[in-house]
Parts: sequence; C-alpha cells; structure tokens
Amino acid sequence: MTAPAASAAPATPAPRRGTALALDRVSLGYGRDPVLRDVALEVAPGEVLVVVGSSGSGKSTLLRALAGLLAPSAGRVLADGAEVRGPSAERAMVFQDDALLPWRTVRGNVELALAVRGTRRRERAAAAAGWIERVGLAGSERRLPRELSGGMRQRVQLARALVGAPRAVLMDEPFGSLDAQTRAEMQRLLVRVLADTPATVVFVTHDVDEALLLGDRVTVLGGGGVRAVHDVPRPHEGSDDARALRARILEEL
Ligand SMILES: Nc1ncnc2c1ncn2[C@@H]1O[C@H](COP(=O)(O)OP(=O)(O)OP(=O)(O)O)[C@@H](O)[C@H]1O
Repeated sequence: MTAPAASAAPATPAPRRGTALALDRVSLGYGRDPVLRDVALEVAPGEVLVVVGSSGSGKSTLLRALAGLLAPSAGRVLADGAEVRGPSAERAMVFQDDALLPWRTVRGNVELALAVRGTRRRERAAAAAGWIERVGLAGSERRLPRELSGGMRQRVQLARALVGAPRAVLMDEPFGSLDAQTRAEMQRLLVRVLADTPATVVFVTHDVDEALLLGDRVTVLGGGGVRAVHDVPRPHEGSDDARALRARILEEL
C-alpha cells in the first residue's frame, strides 16, 4: 500500500485548541492598595468572556494580568495550568488605540506578527493576504495606517492579532473609539471571525449590548472584585432572557 501523498504546507498555522485561562485568588494593582482583590475567574478553552464594569473598576488591569504585562501582588495567573510570567505570542492583544507601526503598510503590519515568530517569507505573505481579505481590506495592502479610517485600522489590528493563530486573544475596548455604525460592522465581523478560530477570547468593554452580542459569559467588575458572572442566553437577540440579563447587568454596574 502506498502512503498518502504529503499535502502542501498550510498557508496559516493549523488551528489549535484555545488556552484555558484562570485567575487564582489574584490581587492586582499599581501601588499599595490593590485595584482588584482576591479575584477567582476561569475562562474555558474557546470561550468568549466579556468583562464589563464602570470606569476604573479594573477591566484593563485584569486584561494586562492575563497578558502577562502586570504581575499580581497575590495569587496566580494561569494559562493551561502554568503560571503566566510574561507576555507570550500565544496570547495576542488588541487595544482601543491602534498600536500599528505607522511606517509599515497594512501588509507589513500584519506580516510582522509572523516575522517575530520566525515564519518563512512565503508563508507570511500567504497568511497575511488571507487575513487581510477576511477582515475586508483586500486592495488596501499597500496603504499606511495614516491613510486608513479608524475602523480600517481596527481591522488591521484584528488581522495582525489572529494571523499567528494565537490560542488566546485579549481585547481591550477595541471598538471604543469607533462611531456607532462602524462599531456595529466591526462587531459583526468579529462574530464571524471568532466562529472560525478556536482561540479563547477575553474582551473588555463598558457597553452592555456589545457584551451580550459577543460573549458566551459576561463578568461584571466592581467594588474591587468580581461582582457577578453570567451565562449569556442564546439566541441572544430579542429573547426575554437576554433582556432580563441586560437589565440585571445595568443594575450591577
Ligand atoms: N499604570 C497605572 N499606574 C497607576 N494606576 C493605574 C495605572 N493604570 C490604571 N491605574 C488605576 O487602576 C484603576 C483601574 O484602572 P483600569 O484602567 O484597569 O480600569 P478600567 O476599568 O479599564 O477603566 P476604563 O473603563 O476607564 O478604561 C484606576 O483607578 C486607575 O487609575
């Protein structure tokens, strides 16, 4: 019997399982008094957890700890059971203010995420082209960030975050500075894109409707800790359960 022919190398790295993330009785802060105290939270592989909370409740702080950018003053941050001690390419970040390199084109910015991982040039080009198309930017590959709208820049950020097939994506109010219509477009795009990836997602927003649209679960931060965690009922739109949950979260904020 002949062995099956080896298939060509895939243009994008093969999808892998999402990371299991956990905060194990974590306290986080920047000085003597913690912003968040004794927080316990688990995010299952492939889950989309949305974190809501009023301004200053510690949403970005929690995300920074998951990214490995902020060490806890107590407790442990865990990725697949191992303590997080710094940033990793396995956990991609997307910020509200786009963090694109202004002197690099759209393609250059997306490819950079792969270049730092040592991916070969031809694979980089193919993977970047695929993601640029998926986020709706085909034809804009050679443009510089300053030549793009805010929504387009966030599309580039999304492509750059996902091109390396990260196992977790940590998103800090990525659509916060967009107008309502562009924001709605980006939310729809994100739902489509996430359906195709196995990555675990933690998404920070202060918009409850955005949280219910995107999240499998919603965590409400407040009073220096986790105030509540809710499963989001599906289908979400128009359901009484979702309306009741929306009202409840607004009360908890
Ligand atoms: N680098 C820092 N140094 C000192 N204090 C900080 C720093 N970053 C945040 N803080 C403080 O920590 C607290 C929580 O901030 P954080 O940015 O996590 O809140 P947030 O819920 O994301 O708020 P927002 O919705 O306004 O972005 C705030 O009181 C803030 O002033």
